[in-house]
Amino acid sequence: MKSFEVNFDGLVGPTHNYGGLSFGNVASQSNSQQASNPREAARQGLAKMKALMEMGFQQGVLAPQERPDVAALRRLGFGGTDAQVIQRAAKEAMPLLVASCSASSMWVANAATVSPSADTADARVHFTAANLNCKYHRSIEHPTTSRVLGAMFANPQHFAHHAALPAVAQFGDEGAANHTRFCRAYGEAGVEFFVFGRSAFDARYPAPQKYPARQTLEASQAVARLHGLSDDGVVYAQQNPAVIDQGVFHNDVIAVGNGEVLFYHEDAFLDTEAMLAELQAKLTRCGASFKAICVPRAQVTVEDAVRSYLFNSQLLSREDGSMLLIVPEECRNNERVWAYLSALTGQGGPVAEVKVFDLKQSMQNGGGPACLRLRVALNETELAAVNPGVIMTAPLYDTLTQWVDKHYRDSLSERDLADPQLLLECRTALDELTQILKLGSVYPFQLQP
Ligand SMILES: NCCC[C@H](NC(=O)CCC(=O)O)C(=O)O
Repeated sequence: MKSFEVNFDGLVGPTHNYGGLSFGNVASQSNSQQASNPREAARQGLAKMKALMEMGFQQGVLAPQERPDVAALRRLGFGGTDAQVIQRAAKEAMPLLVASCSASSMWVANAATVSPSADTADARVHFTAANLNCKYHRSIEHPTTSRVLGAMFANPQHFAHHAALPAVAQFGDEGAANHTRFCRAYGEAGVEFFVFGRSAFDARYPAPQKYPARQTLEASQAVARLHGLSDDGVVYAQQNPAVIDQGVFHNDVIAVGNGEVLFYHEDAFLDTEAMLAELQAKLTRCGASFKAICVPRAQVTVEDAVRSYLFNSQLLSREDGSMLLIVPEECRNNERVWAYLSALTGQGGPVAEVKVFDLKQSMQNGGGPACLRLRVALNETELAAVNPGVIMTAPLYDTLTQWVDKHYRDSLSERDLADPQLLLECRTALDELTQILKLGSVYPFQLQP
């Protein structure tokens, strides 16, 4: 049976803004307080989806969330009408209003961890929504994420959904951004590679000193258990704490993998040799080979990687077996990174071509091409069971572009977030979106009696 990797991209929400909310994420911190352009952000994301679709890749779309999250503000004690909740929060606790307005659900690589049916004990595709417990503004995403994923992958014969892990730092889980799957073909059993930043219960593992390690070993292990993965089908690796302290807040800022290839920076991991040997051995057992492409620090520094998002790229398999790397514009603007990439494609290795996309609006909050997509490997039967409303087509692209142009503002700064009109705009837009994508009722405002 044919199998595919389907990239579901997060559609940027109408409240996209630069809140400076993510300590440890250099771009988020340094662009704080700048005015954003939600319309342009959404259009940049849609342009990438359309381009991939036109190149023949399977492409889907994942809906944004209701923001400001008035229900979250009510849980923090702000009362009255929706408008009063927002105005009180703006007056008494602006950082909480900003957090409740974040469009951070666009980075769907953090929405969930997904294991394809070829790897799981019950031969279903498993999803665990990420608790994103390290940052308040992201910790409020998972209930809606679960409803949206449930509406996209509804058939219980093929899809199993797990609730987010317990909402404590010891089980901090950031989803697919710290998870990579290697395989010979998407429909065959592969090896799932979980990268963690620290251990919550075992003091022998080192931890970063300056910035938080968002993913714990224990969270990754829990996800592997929930998904019914075999020991032979899993490899755990620790991120180098020194790179977390340089702004590598997720592993997908310093490594990307696909098929039989791992593309990574020399400083990305601890115990790299042992980890590579384990991946090699386990992949051999599945009948796959393994190729590691190490980018030496002498050519590209960790700082270059963090600034350019070289590794936050999409490594895609083409029909002819070669691979395409989708990188953000920032890679072309960095001399060392661009020189490396130019040489890489000329070497006759697996990466045959590099394509550049302008994703500046998302990049300024630390989200590159890889952050914007959730990969789901599906066979033909499973793909046919996905809600067809979320599969990208030329008409859907046109409809979504018109929808964005109709509902989104082209400038948003902090004081705009206090405008209760923004909530109404957002709800009107999302109500229409759930009809376009055929999701049913998934947002808090649609669920209220
Ligand atoms: N995978 C990329 C995630 C980027 C995301 N940025 C943010 O939430 C920034 C939001 C702000 O600062 O407005 C994060 O750090 O989790």
